[in-house]
Amino acid sequence: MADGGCAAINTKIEEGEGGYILEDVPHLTDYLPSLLTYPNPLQDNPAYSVVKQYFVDVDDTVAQKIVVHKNGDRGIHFRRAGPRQKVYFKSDEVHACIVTCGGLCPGLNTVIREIVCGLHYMYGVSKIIGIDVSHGGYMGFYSKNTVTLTPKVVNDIHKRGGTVLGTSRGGHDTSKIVDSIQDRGINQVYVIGGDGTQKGAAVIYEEVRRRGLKVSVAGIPKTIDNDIPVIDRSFGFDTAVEEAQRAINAAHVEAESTENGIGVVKLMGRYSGFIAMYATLASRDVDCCLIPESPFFLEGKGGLFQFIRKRLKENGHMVIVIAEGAGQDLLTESMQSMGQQDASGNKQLQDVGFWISHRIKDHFAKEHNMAITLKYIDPTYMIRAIPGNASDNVYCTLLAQSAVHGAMAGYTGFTCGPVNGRHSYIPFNRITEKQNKVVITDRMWARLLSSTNQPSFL
Ligand SMILES: Nc1ncnc2c1ncn2[C@@H]1O[C@H](COP(=O)(O)OP(=O)(O)OP(=O)(O)O)[C@@H](O)[C@H]1O
Ligand SMILES: O=P(O)(O)OC[C@H]1O[C@](O)(CO)[C@@H](O)[C@@H]1O
Ligand SMILES: [Mg+2]
Repeated sequence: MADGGCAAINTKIEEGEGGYILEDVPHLTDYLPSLLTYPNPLQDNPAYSVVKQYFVDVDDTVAQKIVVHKNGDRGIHFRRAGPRQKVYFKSDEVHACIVTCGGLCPGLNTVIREIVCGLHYMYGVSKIIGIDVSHGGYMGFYSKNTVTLTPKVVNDIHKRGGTVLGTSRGGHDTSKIVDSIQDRGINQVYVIGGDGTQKGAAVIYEEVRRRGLKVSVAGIPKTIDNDIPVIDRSFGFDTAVEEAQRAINAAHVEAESTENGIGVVKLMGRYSGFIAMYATLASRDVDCCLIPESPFFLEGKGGLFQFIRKRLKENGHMVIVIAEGAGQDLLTESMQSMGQQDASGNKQLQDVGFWISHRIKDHFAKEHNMAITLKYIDPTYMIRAIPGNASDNVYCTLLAQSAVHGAMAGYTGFTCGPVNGRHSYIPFNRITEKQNKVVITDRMWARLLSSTNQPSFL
């Protein structure tokens, strides 16, 4: 598993005027100092010849803090993503592989497609393989088959949900994976996955460096949960929030069509409640949004049951959106806690949607002066097993091209992603050090509370 060692190898700090700090990413020449460089083939590419300043300046960096004070420190910056004047791989030298890990996410196939097309059309690379379909994910590295990826093969995969390469959880065996990379002569590894996957990519990078291999390891952050820090948001999140509207709308129609109707919708979000929060804000038909970051309770003064009674009296119906990771502490009190984990070590959740629906029905069944009608909708996998929407598809294209430009320029040990809208290369340790969570003392959560008028349960 990734450990402090990752941070040690990964840390390249440069300081400048006014409290400027560059958290740089590793480069192949950090441990292979005499690598040759080649002119970037993009300079002869007609599509890009029109662009005046196409190559990113080597000193371009992106500020993590954009709300600043006149005399305040400039703070942390990351290396800006994009094509460099010089590359460290000749086109026919590149042997790239792509692997997808963890849960499905809208736009996964778009990232695959755009890595293949970017390598092929921008850099003239023709040797690209996908890590094994039958054993997707990290396990695929040490199974036998791989799939050859060409622009023709991937042409329309962005219109399909899921991943054409398959995915998996668990099975990360660093030395077996790097053996496979070495044996196959792979020298660029594109790892598409969430927080767990990026931890896996970090230890692969460390082992590659330890062996002194000329292999660029590039991470592309992926998860519908948006639980990855530093980047503005994870791809697929926008599509998931948009798709969740259908379930919330159905719950609202069911609820408003009967007296004391309650619609309950459970959305994904194992540790972070971003999908539930943004879907609630987008819908405006939700009366209560429950997320893992904001504890709540059912009984007594200020509890959920009291709020439901009040809302039904005022409005005759209501909608509750609950993230699947919310209320798990309450379940473990009342149900046999499974306490199990999935193959990657993520906690296995109990079905909080079913539990809370049962508890609400049970509570009001005993209250003879208020009969309710509750409909429970669980769209869980429907919001992620779909293609990316237009916005996510464009975002996936930029992510994929950032990764390709970075690897070709010899950067390694990085996750690419937008920081304040500018694509950057972020050291693995900054991505893996914590999970992005909803901050319930932030103004965005206050906006939610004021839109639902739910109790803060604090
Ligand atoms: N600390 C770690 N070190 C090495 N490999 C890891 C680590 N954590 C997770 N992995 C591997 O990364 C892969 C994906 O991890 P996981 O199943 O947690 O999904 P994820 O990447 O977090 O994506 P999502 O959150 O969208 O499901 C798995 O194969 C898992 O074994
Ligand atoms: O794909 P699995 O193993 O069913 O896990 C589902 C989990 O994956 C995610 O979709 C992404 O981490 C979570 O929102 C959800 O809890
Ligand atoms: Mg994860």
